[in-house]
Amino acid sequence: MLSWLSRGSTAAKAGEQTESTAQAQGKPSNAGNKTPERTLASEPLLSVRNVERSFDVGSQKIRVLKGINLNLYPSQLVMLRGRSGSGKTTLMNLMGGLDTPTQGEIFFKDRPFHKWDDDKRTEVRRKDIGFIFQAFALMPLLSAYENVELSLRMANTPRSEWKSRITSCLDLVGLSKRMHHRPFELSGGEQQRVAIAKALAHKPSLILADEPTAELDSQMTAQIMQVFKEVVATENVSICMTTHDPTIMEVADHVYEMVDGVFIAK
Ligand SMILES: Nc1ncnc2c1ncn2[C@@H]1O[C@H](COP(=O)(O)OP(=O)(O)OP(=O)(O)O)[C@@H](O)[C@H]1O
Repeated sequence: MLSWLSRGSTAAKAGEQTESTAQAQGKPSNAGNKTPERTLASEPLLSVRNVERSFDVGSQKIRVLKGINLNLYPSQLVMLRGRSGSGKTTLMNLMGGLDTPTQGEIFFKDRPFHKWDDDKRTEVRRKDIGFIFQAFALMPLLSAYENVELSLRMANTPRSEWKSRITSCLDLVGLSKRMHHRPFELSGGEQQRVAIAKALAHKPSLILADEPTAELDSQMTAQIMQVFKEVVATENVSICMTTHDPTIMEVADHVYEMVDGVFIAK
């Protein structure tokens, strides 16, 4: 398991990095890493720079994020770990363009989310980001197949591509035999696998998963983490997930430990 301080890092230019600065930025290391095909020169998919987020509550200002720096690279599985209230969901909302920072910059594929209005961010979200939630968020009356189809409709994927894409996504998560089941006919782990297929179907570059294993027992959690590993290895997508669970950390390429709105070294 790797976990380290990334505070104060800024996105350095490709090709100008040492191994240690790369590590400090959450960049895949070539030394003993799990994906040796990655190079140190790859550009970040998502770059969070000196980000702060405060909320006004009554007459008070609550500082939730206090200077976050994070680089997420293509085909990485990254975890945000921290106690309840430390700011993980607030950060994920910013990374997914659901919210904007009070200060700092967020670039997704070089697009400045911190400057863009909600319409522009929504457009990017629909096409290039997938979301997975703790409580699965499936439509209860639709089958697994139809739930996955929904995300292709939302992304305006041509109808002619639907069938093969839905089938291959459900196959990837091990549910080809359950594709006509509705959520209530599936276990919690199976429902979450449908949610993964749904998040993946429109071929996003980034999947954000907020506590995707929180409702699952240890066996189902292990299955989900195995699916995440496969997805990252085969689908050209990065996954950033939040978790409280210390038992799944070794699966991650990088773990950020968050305490009270900052990343700390562990
Ligand atoms: N819209 C908001 N208005 C005011 N305070 C907020 C808002 N959103 C989040 N907060 C506060 O920010 C802090 C961090 O919340 P956040 O949900 O990001 O934590 P978390 O680490 O994801 O927690 P958990 O693990 O319980 O989901 C909390 O104290 C929360 O009350």
